[in-house]
Amino acid sequence: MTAQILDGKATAAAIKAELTVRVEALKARGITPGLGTVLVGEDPGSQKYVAGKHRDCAQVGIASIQRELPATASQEEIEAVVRELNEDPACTGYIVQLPLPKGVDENRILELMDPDKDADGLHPMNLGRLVLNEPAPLPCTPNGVITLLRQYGVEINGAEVVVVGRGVTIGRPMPLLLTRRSENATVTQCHTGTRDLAAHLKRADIIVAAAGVPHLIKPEDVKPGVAVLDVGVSRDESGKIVGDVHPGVAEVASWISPNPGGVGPMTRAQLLVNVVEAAERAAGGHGVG
Ligand SMILES: Nc1nc(=O)c2c([nH]1)NC[C@@H]1CN(c3ccc(C(=O)N[C@@H](CCC(=O)O)C(=O)O)cc3)C=[N+]21
Repeated sequence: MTAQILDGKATAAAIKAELTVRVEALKARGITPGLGTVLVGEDPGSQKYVAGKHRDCAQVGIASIQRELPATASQEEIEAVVRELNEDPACTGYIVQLPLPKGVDENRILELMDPDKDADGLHPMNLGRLVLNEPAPLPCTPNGVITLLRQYGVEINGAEVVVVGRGVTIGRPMPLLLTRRSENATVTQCHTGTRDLAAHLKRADIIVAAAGVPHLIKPEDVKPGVAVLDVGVSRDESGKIVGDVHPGVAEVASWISPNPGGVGPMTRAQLLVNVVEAAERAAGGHGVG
């Protein structure tokens, strides 16, 4: 028996179809949501992701505002673009593509963003709101993981979840989402300092693998029936994506997210959700808030 595929591509397409309707409703009220992206440098991976985000925007009717800076851009030059987007009424939400070049203070850039325009949910104010259980734009990848599990009816309530990784975009916020009362999971966070990763993995009902270590999660480490979400993005010599999950895990697990085609498209869909919700909030509420 092989695991059921958690199809992020199909789920993202359904979310985008629903957003298209909401964007039309906003436009009927004279508001066009606009997503800004700030891309610094020429990393081909980052260029590809940002291009994908703008393609998604075009599909659902969201306007695109693209700002590109050379890898040599100074802290001040990047901050000037952030200030400009904060002021631009056409930009209802934006992201600064991470990572920024070495030498740039990433946290200072994030703090400078208008939290009401934070489409990534990574502004310290919004991460703080998440800790305090206040409404806020949610970090896109963790929220995409939750949405994908819900779509396929994977039981989160009471589940033992192991999150592998402690990065700012996934590992750190993921347990905060999973332990909300609406999710009610019990979470163990593993990282490079974890003494016996396999022992933790073996107990998990759900594994969120966001370490960035190719094929870290092996078939013999997981419990039969587990749901495994592969968030890791490494690349082989030919540029092909290699996830954190060994392909053999699909023979033991009950659910598995493919990579590509799993969490990546969900991340992009949740970004659009944040943009539309911010525009709806700015428009004076539309059942969201
Ligand atoms: N401020 C910021 N926000 C981010 O959300 C952000 C970021 N910085 N920096 C980099 C990571 C990475 N990321 C991905 C988004 C979509 C796919 C995606 O759609 N991947 C496709 C395949 C793409 C391919 O084939 O290369 C898939 O999984 O099917 C992947 C990776 C967002 N990130």
